[in-house]
Amino acid sequence: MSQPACSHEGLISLDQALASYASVNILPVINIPLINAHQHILAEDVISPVELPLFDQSAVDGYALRQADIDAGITHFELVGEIRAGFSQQVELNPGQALRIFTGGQLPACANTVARQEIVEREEHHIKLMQTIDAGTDIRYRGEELAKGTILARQGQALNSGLIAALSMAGVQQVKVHHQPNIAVLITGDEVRKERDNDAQVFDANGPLISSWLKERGLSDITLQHVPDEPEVLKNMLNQAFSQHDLVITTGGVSVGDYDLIRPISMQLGAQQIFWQVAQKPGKPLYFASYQKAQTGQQGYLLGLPGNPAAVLIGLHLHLTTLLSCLQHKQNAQPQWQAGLFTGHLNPDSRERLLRMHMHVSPQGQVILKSLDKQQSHMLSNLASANVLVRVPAHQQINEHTTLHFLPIL
Ligand SMILES: Nc1nc2c(c(=O)[nH]1)N[C@H]1C(S)=C(S)[C@@H](COP(=O)(O)OP(=O)(O)OC[C@H]3O[C@@H](n4cnc5c(N)ncnc54)[C@H](O)[C@@H]3O)O[C@H]1N2
Ligand code: MOO
Repeated sequence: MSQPACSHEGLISLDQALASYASVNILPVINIPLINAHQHILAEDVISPVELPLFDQSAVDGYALRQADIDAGITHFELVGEIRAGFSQQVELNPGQALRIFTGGQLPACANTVARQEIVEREEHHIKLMQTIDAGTDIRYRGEELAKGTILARQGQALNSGLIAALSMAGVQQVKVHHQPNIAVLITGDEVRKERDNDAQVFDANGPLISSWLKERGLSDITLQHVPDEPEVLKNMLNQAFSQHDLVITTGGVSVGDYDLIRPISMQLGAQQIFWQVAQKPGKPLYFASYQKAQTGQQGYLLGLPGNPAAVLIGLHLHLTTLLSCLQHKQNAQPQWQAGLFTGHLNPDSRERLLRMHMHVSPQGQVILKSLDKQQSHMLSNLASANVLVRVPAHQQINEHTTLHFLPIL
């Protein structure tokens, strides 16, 4: 979706910032057991090694019969055996004979229809068919869902639980996926504390926000540390983070204050700025840079998020999501905006805004976006009601029923 060019000198637009993540180096491909691949991104199409279903089988608990007997008017059958799911057996049926069969049981070649037990009266070793059935009733045929060689999943898809089940059902045991980045999170700010010991300190929001956000997305190779605003300490910790990690995320210290040290120190350590300052609200001072990992010489990336917690929230849902998608070559890596009708009024602002709102679908099927209070970048209390981030173009008066674009934030 294109947006008007940004009027803030030196700032890049949100769309330009998001587009720039497409130039990152894609992480290596690894071959891992399917069961460990939850939320990894597939590096190649997955082809089914088998046809599904694997064999002709009964869809119900009932009786396997020969259609020729039914066509000949036979209604009483002698039971000559039993077929349970998971047991393969060679059997033959003579005219007037039937087999007890259970759901998922392999249909023998001699039978070609199944009577579910609800339409049968049973007496010891005999059954009486109470209604006629067609050939092929309640049978799941071999290969009816898919042929061997069918594409089960595409390169760039994320392996969610459903897809893992679909691949597992076709006997896929190993998959080629992109390595997930190992991530160092550095929470800066002398004032940020778990326990406050003076009244100028704040409780940490960004550490818990980032660590739980990453966990929700299946990223587990994470280290999180708090860093004081002391140049030498920050330099050491950033240097260590750069040496071992594919991705370093920092919060705070990227604005223009005397203690905003992330940019200058990262550059002293050899990082190359890709951009700094985005025409978005909140989160304007966002910083993106690349560095060489000392251990391997590979490229790593630094996402410097502004300290205000709402700026971090936007940084995660828009910037980090897009960056992670690009690093792992995910399909549709750019945000997939959806449209809804805004209720309320918003005055123009010089920066493009990302507002937390509540989205619901009306009984008439309209997607309705309702504005929430407490939108400033140091406030998070409206997250109990917000389920979307809505982008509001700069310099525009937004009136009732304006169409706006949003992303879910759940
Ligand atoms: N003269 C200017 N000042 C500021 C500008 C500017 O353009 N000119 N930009 C403002 C904007 S916009 C933002 S956003 C902030 C971002 O600044 P920093 O990234 O340097 O962040 P800090 O100053 O370190 O912190 C900002 C704010 O957030 C609180 N904070 C920080 N970390 C946490 C945490 N882990 N949990 C909870 N709260 C946290 C911190 O105490 C500050 O109140 O700069 C503006 N200033
Ligand atoms: O960009 Mo800041 O987050 O507006 O306060």
